[in-house]
Amino acid sequence: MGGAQPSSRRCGAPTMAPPDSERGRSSMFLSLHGIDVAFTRAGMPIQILSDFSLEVADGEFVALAGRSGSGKSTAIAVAYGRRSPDAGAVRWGEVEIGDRSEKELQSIRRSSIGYAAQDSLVFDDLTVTANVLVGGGSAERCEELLEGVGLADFGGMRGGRISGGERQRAAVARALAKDPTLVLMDEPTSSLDSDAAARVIAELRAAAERGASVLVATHDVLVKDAADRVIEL
Ligand SMILES: Nc1ncnc2c1ncn2[C@@H]1O[C@H](COP(=O)(O)OP(=O)(O)OP(=O)(O)O)[C@@H](O)[C@H]1O
Repeated sequence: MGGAQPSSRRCGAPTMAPPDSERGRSSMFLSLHGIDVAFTRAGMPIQILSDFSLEVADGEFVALAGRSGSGKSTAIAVAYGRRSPDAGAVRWGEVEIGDRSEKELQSIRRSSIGYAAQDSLVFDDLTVTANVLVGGGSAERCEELLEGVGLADFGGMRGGRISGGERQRAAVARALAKDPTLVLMDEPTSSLDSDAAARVIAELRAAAERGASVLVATHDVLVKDAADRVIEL
Protein backbone atom coordinates (compact mmCIF):
# COMPACT_ATOMS: atom_id res chain seq x y z
CA MET A 1 0.00 0.00 0.00
CA GLY A 2 2.26 2.77 1.27
CA GLY A 3 1.50 5.60 -1.17
CA ALA A 4 -2.23 6.04 -0.46
CA GLN A 5 -3.31 9.68 -0.65
CA PRO A 6 -6.08 11.26 1.42
CA SER A 7 -9.21 11.50 -0.68
CA SER A 8 -10.10 15.01 0.47
CA ARG A 9 -8.89 17.78 2.75
CA ARG A 10 -11.48 16.71 5.37
CA CYS A 11 -9.81 13.47 6.32
CA GLY A 12 -6.58 11.55 6.02
CA ALA A 13 -3.04 12.47 6.95
CA PRO A 14 -1.92 15.90 8.11
CA THR A 15 -1.12 18.30 5.26
CA MET A 16 2.49 19.10 4.43
CA ALA A 17 3.93 22.43 5.50
CA PRO A 18 7.10 24.17 4.32
CA PRO A 19 10.22 23.09 6.21
CA ASP A 20 11.26 25.17 9.21
CA SER A 21 14.32 26.45 7.38
CA GLU A 22 12.03 28.12 4.82
CA ARG A 23 9.84 29.67 7.46
CA GLY A 24 12.69 30.71 9.74
CA ARG A 25 10.91 29.46 12.88
CA SER A 26 10.90 26.43 15.12
CA SER A 27 8.56 23.52 14.61
CA MET A 28 5.73 22.75 17.04
CA PHE A 29 3.54 20.07 15.55
CA LEU A 30 1.11 18.56 18.05
CA SER A 31 0.78 14.86 18.73
CA LEU A 32 -1.62 13.13 21.09
CA HIS A 33 -1.07 9.40 21.18
CA GLY A 34 -3.16 6.71 22.87
CA ILE A 35 -4.84 9.11 25.27
CA ASP A 36 -7.18 7.71 27.96
CA VAL A 37 -9.17 9.98 30.27
CA ALA A 38 -11.84 8.73 32.67
CA PHE A 39 -13.95 10.69 35.14
CA THR A 40 -16.25 9.57 37.90
CA ARG A 41 -19.95 10.38 37.62
CA ALA A 42 -22.44 9.32 40.31
CA GLY A 43 -19.76 7.06 41.73
CA MET A 44 -19.22 5.28 38.41
CA PRO A 45 -16.14 5.67 36.19
CA ILE A 46 -16.89 6.99 32.70
CA GLN A 47 -14.34 6.77 29.95
CA ILE A 48 -14.27 10.08 28.04
CA LEU A 49 -11.26 9.51 25.82
CA SER A 50 -10.15 6.00 25.01
CA ASP A 51 -6.94 5.35 23.05
CA PHE A 52 -7.46 8.71 21.35
CA SER A 53 -4.76 9.92 18.98
CA LEU A 54 -4.40 12.92 16.72
CA GLU A 55 -1.66 14.86 14.99
CA VAL A 56 -1.69 18.44 13.82
CA ALA A 57 1.13 19.31 11.42
CA ASP A 58 2.92 22.64 11.25
CA GLY A 59 0.77 24.95 9.17
CA GLU A 60 -2.37 22.86 9.61
CA PHE A 61 -5.72 24.05 10.97
CA VAL A 62 -7.72 21.19 12.52
CA ALA A 63 -11.23 21.42 13.98
CA LEU A 64 -12.16 19.02 16.78
CA ALA A 65 -15.90 18.42 16.63
CA GLY A 66 -18.44 16.10 18.25
CA ARG A 67 -21.56 16.13 20.36
CA SER A 68 -21.74 17.99 23.66
CA GLY A 69 -19.92 15.97 26.31
CA SER A 70 -17.89 13.95 23.81
CA GLY A 71 -14.60 15.17 25.26
CA LYS A 72 -13.50 18.09 23.07
CA SER A 73 -12.59 20.40 25.96
CA THR A 74 -10.92 17.50 27.72
CA ALA A 75 -8.78 16.81 24.65
CA ILE A 76 -7.77 20.49 24.40
CA ALA A 77 -6.92 20.54 28.13
CA VAL A 78 -4.79 17.40 27.67
CA ALA A 79 -3.09 18.94 24.61
CA TYR A 80 -2.21 22.04 26.67
CA GLY A 81 -0.96 19.93 29.57
CA ARG A 82 -3.63 21.35 31.82
CA ARG A 83 -5.03 17.88 32.46
CA SER A 84 -2.86 14.76 32.75
CA PRO A 85 -4.26 11.78 30.87
CA ASP A 86 -4.58 8.39 32.58
CA ALA A 87 -2.55 6.93 29.71
CA GLY A 88 -0.91 8.12 26.52
CA ALA A 89 1.59 10.75 25.46
CA VAL A 90 1.41 14.38 24.32
CA ARG A 91 4.16 15.94 22.23
CA TRP A 92 4.71 19.57 21.37
CA GLY A 93 7.15 19.21 18.50
CA GLU A 94 10.09 17.27 19.87
CA VAL A 95 9.04 17.78 23.49
CA GLU A 96 7.22 14.91 25.22
CA ILE A 97 5.43 16.88 27.89
CA GLY A 98 5.19 14.03 30.40
CA ASP A 99 9.00 14.13 30.64
CA ARG A 100 9.17 17.83 31.53
CA SER A 101 8.71 19.75 34.75
CA GLU A 102 5.78 22.14 35.13
CA LYS A 103 8.30 25.00 35.12
CA GLU A 104 9.67 23.91 31.73
CA LEU A 105 6.15 23.48 30.35
CA GLN A 106 5.20 26.96 31.59
CA SER A 107 8.18 28.44 29.82
CA ILE A 108 7.25 26.70 26.53
CA ARG A 109 3.62 27.76 26.92
CA ARG A 110 4.66 31.37 27.49
CA SER A 111 6.95 31.53 24.49
CA SER A 112 5.21 29.33 21.95
CA ILE A 113 1.61 28.31 22.71
CA GLY A 114 -1.46 30.45 22.15
CA TYR A 115 -4.27 29.09 24.29
CA ALA A 116 -7.83 30.27 24.77
CA ALA A 117 -10.10 28.23 27.05
CA GLN A 118 -13.90 28.28 26.86
CA ASP A 119 -13.89 30.51 29.94
CA SER A 120 -10.79 32.62 29.23
CA LEU A 121 -10.22 35.23 31.86
CA VAL A 122 -10.37 38.89 30.83
CA PHE A 123 -9.20 41.22 33.58
CA ASP A 124 -11.93 43.75 34.36
CA ASP A 125 -9.55 46.45 35.52
CA LEU A 126 -7.14 46.26 32.59
CA THR A 127 -7.75 47.85 29.22
CA VAL A 128 -8.43 45.55 26.29
CA THR A 129 -4.93 46.33 24.96
CA ALA A 130 -3.34 45.45 28.31
CA ASN A 131 -5.45 42.27 28.46
CA VAL A 132 -4.07 41.24 25.06
CA LEU A 133 -0.47 42.07 25.95
CA VAL A 134 -0.63 40.00 29.17
CA GLY A 135 0.13 37.03 26.90
CA GLY A 136 3.17 38.72 25.27
CA GLY A 137 3.60 40.19 21.80
CA SER A 138 4.25 43.70 20.53
CA ALA A 139 1.97 46.73 20.72
CA GLU A 140 1.92 46.80 16.92
CA ARG A 141 0.83 43.15 16.65
CA CYS A 142 -1.80 43.78 19.34
CA GLU A 143 -3.24 46.68 17.36
CA GLU A 144 -3.26 44.58 14.19
CA LEU A 145 -5.09 41.72 15.92
CA LEU A 146 -7.63 43.98 17.60
CA GLU A 147 -8.38 45.41 14.18
CA GLY A 148 -8.56 41.86 12.76
CA VAL A 149 -11.10 40.62 15.31
CA GLY A 150 -13.18 43.80 15.06
CA LEU A 151 -12.05 45.47 18.28
CA ALA A 152 -10.02 48.32 16.76
CA ASP A 153 -11.92 50.93 18.80
CA PHE A 154 -11.86 48.96 22.03
CA GLY A 155 -8.16 49.01 22.94
CA GLY A 156 -8.55 51.68 25.63
CA MET A 157 -11.72 50.24 27.19
CA ARG A 158 -11.64 48.35 30.47
CA GLY A 159 -12.18 44.61 30.24
CA GLY A 160 -15.09 44.92 32.67
CA ARG A 161 -17.04 47.12 30.25
CA ILE A 162 -17.04 44.95 27.16
CA SER A 163 -19.60 42.35 26.11
CA GLY A 164 -19.23 38.57 26.27
CA GLY A 165 -18.47 38.30 22.56
CA GLU A 166 -15.96 41.15 22.79
CA ARG A 167 -14.26 39.40 25.72
CA GLN A 168 -14.07 36.24 23.68
CA ARG A 169 -12.42 38.09 20.79
CA ALA A 170 -9.99 39.83 23.20
CA ALA A 171 -9.02 36.39 24.53
CA VAL A 172 -8.41 35.16 20.97
CA ALA A 173 -6.26 38.23 20.24
CA ARG A 174 -4.30 37.59 23.45
CA ALA A 175 -3.65 33.97 22.46
CA LEU A 176 -2.37 35.03 19.03
CA ALA A 177 -0.41 38.20 19.87
CA LYS A 178 2.93 36.47 20.39
CA ASP A 179 2.56 34.65 17.05
CA PRO A 180 2.60 31.23 18.70
CA THR A 181 3.80 28.10 16.91
CA LEU A 182 1.00 26.03 18.48
CA VAL A 183 -2.55 27.37 18.87
CA LEU A 184 -5.10 25.56 21.08
CA MET A 185 -8.59 27.01 21.41
CA ASP A 186 -11.81 25.78 22.93
CA GLU A 187 -14.97 27.11 21.25
CA PRO A 188 -13.47 30.48 20.26
CA THR A 189 -16.59 31.53 18.33
CA SER A 190 -19.32 30.27 20.69
CA SER A 191 -20.53 33.78 21.65
CA LEU A 192 -20.06 35.38 18.25
CA ASP A 193 -22.33 36.29 15.37
CA SER A 194 -21.27 35.09 11.93
CA ASP A 195 -19.38 38.30 11.02
CA ALA A 196 -17.35 38.27 14.22
CA ALA A 197 -16.80 34.51 13.91
CA ALA A 198 -15.50 35.00 10.36
CA ARG A 199 -12.96 37.52 11.67
CA VAL A 200 -11.71 35.11 14.33
CA ILE A 201 -11.55 32.28 11.79
CA ALA A 202 -9.52 34.49 9.43
CA GLU A 203 -6.98 35.06 12.22
CA LEU A 204 -6.79 31.32 12.92
CA ARG A 205 -6.21 30.62 9.23
CA ALA A 206 -3.56 33.33 9.11
CA ALA A 207 -1.80 31.72 12.10
CA ALA A 208 -1.77 28.38 10.25
CA GLU A 209 -0.51 30.05 7.09
CA ARG A 210 2.38 31.48 9.11
CA GLY A 211 3.23 27.87 10.01
CA ALA A 212 1.47 27.38 13.37
CA SER A 213 -0.25 24.10 14.22
CA VAL A 214 -3.84 25.08 15.06
CA LEU A 215 -6.32 22.87 16.95
CA VAL A 216 -9.78 24.25 17.73
CA ALA A 217 -12.61 22.49 19.57
CA THR A 218 -15.86 23.66 18.07
CA HIS A 219 -19.53 23.14 17.26
CA ASP A 220 -19.42 25.99 14.73
CA VAL A 221 -19.99 24.96 11.12
CA LEU A 222 -18.09 28.07 9.98
CA VAL A 223 -14.97 26.89 11.83
CA LYS A 224 -15.39 23.35 10.51
CA ASP A 225 -15.75 24.66 6.94
CA ALA A 226 -12.59 26.76 7.27
CA ALA A 227 -10.45 23.97 8.73
CA ASP A 228 -8.08 21.77 6.72
CA ARG A 229 -9.45 18.71 8.55
CA VAL A 230 -12.31 17.97 10.91
CA ILE A 231 -11.85 15.28 13.55
CA GLU A 232 -15.11 14.00 15.06
CA LEU A 233 -14.97 12.73 18.62
N1 LIG B 1 -13.57 17.13 36.20
C1 LIG B 1 -14.57 16.37 35.76
N2 LIG B 1 -15.17 15.48 36.56
C2 LIG B 1 -16.17 14.68 36.13
N3 LIG B 1 -16.64 14.72 34.85
C3 LIG B 1 -16.06 15.60 34.01
C4 LIG B 1 -15.01 16.47 34.41
N4 LIG B 1 -14.65 17.22 33.34
C5 LIG B 1 -15.44 16.84 32.32
N5 LIG B 1 -16.29 15.87 32.73
C6 LIG B 1 -17.28 15.18 31.90
O1 LIG B 1 -16.61 14.68 30.77
C7 LIG B 1 -17.44 14.78 29.62
C8 LIG B 1 -16.68 15.50 28.52
O2 LIG B 1 -16.56 16.87 28.88
P1 LIG B 1 -15.96 17.92 27.86
O3 LIG B 1 -16.09 19.26 28.52
O4 LIG B 1 -14.62 17.48 27.42
O5 LIG B 1 -16.98 17.78 26.64
P2 LIG B 1 -17.15 18.68 25.34
O6 LIG B 1 -17.16 17.76 24.17
O7 LIG B 1 -16.15 19.78 25.31
O8 LIG B 1 -18.61 19.24 25.58
P3 LIG B 1 -19.30 20.63 25.13
O9 LIG B 1 -19.43 20.55 23.62
O10 LIG B 1 -20.62 20.56 25.81
O11 LIG B 1 -18.42 21.76 25.59
C9 LIG B 1 -18.70 15.48 30.06
O12 LIG B 1 -19.70 14.51 30.25
C10 LIG B 1 -18.33 16.14 31.37
O13 LIG B 1 -19.42 16.20 32.24
